[in-house]
Amino acid sequence: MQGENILETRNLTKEFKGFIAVKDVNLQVRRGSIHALIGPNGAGKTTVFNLLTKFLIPSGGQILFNGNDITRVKPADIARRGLVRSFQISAVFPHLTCLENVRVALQKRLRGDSFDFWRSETTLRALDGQADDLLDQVNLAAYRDIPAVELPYGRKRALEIATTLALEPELMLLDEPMAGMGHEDIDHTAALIRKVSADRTILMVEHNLSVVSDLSDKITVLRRGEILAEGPYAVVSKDPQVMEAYMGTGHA
Ligand SMILES: Nc1ncnc2c1ncn2[C@@H]1O[C@H](COP(=O)(O)OP(=O)(O)OP(=O)(O)O)[C@@H](O)[C@H]1O
Repeated sequence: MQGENILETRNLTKEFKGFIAVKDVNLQVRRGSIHALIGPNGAGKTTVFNLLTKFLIPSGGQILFNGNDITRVKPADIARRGLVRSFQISAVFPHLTCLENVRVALQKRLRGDSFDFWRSETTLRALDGQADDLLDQVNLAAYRDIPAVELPYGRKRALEIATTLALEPELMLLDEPMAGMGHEDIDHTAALIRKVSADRTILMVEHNLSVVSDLSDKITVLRRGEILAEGPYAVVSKDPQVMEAYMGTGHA
């Protein structure tokens, strides 16, 4: 039976040479929700993401995904289990077209971690239908044959989301999806995140609090590596400790 929480951390801790960047973090991410991880600069958000995806080895604590302890699972196995992090723009190959980028991601899912560029044209063509569906989902059908490098900024982010969706994530980790975007791109990307959240769980680190308030079912606020507050936006935004943590950060 699948539990209510798709992801849990228990006393997750990361120490860098005596400096504790993440301390006893107990996260509970509810299946099907949009969950935001926020906090002032240096709060430990990126470190938590790096721990969840095994970029970093925890100094202590446990990570449970779908009830299974994945604390010692190798990074390459994490995506196969359904936990996929959407990287920032660099994950997209600039000189491949949108279709080719999504096709590479589909190949990655089918063939494991080894990118295998030397498949026959026939094998690759067989993935075109699926790739087109994914491009359609993120409203990139019209950009299908355009190299990624030529896409406007917001569309690149949509392509990145399509390549993540190709891996069929059950839990999608989004790393500052609105970083560097103007208003219009933010609106489109927020709508896209809401759309793709329909049949999966999303955990995102995001500095734009208006987006966070708009999209999130639950928010966890980190400060100096520890959970300061948790709950829906209406609750955490009124928390005096949260207000204090954000004072003077420009994100208030
Ligand atoms: N590899 C490392 N070695 C030493 N200290 C590190 C390392 N990675 C992160 N830290 C420290 O851990 C703390 C948390 O950093 P982290 O990047 O996780 O914060 P963040 O909440 O993501 O911040 P931001 O919003 O600025 O991205 C910071 O003080 C940072 O300097």
